Amino acid sequence: MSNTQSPETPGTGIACGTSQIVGCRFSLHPMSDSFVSLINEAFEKVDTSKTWRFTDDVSTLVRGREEHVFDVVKAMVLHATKTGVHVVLTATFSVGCPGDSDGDTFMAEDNIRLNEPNVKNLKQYVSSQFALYPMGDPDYMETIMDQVELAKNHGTLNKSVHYASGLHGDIHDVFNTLEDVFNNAKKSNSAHIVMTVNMSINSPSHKSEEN
Ligand SMILES: Cc1ncc(C[n+]2csc(CCO)c2C)c(N)n1
Repeated sequence: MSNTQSPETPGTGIACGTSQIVGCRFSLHPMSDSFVSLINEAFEKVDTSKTWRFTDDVSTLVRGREEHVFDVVKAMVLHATKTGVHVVLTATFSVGCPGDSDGDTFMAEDNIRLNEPNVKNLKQYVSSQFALYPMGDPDYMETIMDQVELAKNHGTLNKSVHYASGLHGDIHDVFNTLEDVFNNAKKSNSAHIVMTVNMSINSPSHKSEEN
């Protein structure tokens, strides 16, 4: 069943925002004394104009069409990591959050990604773990396992660990996988999908896997 028209989160009586606006709250943690300039310079290079954005001392929230949210987060990671600095990304993606209507006007943007042309040729090995939380779906385990199977088909699935599944490889392949599993999970009975991602880039632990 598609959830796009659902008037409430099933069984809760809580009204849902009807828009399919996607949000991502993320933090970049560069393991360098220059972390302030690395984060600020990444923001200068990334075009966030097709998203609603707010940055504070802990994290940044971007909201808008799914493709622009993923485009901004991937570009931020690539600009911060092309320096070779070890960077960790923590991110929570959400769609269908009840009452989530701030920034709805950004849903009228077209689907042309603003940052992809600037980052598509940048190569970067990443190792990550993601977890899906299909809220309010009694069959949530099935929904999760379907997405793990999808990740396997992308060729990016690494080992499964408690509470998460590992994805690794080229950053573009890993972000394509994350976007695909997030979109596919929306087709489940859950009206509100949450996905957490932890990503490690340029880690000294990766030396044997990057080539
Ligand atoms: C994506 C992202 N957004 C905000 C922060 C929080 N933060 C930590 S240092 C710094 C620059 C100086 O203000 C900022 C904004 C983060 N770590 N990553």
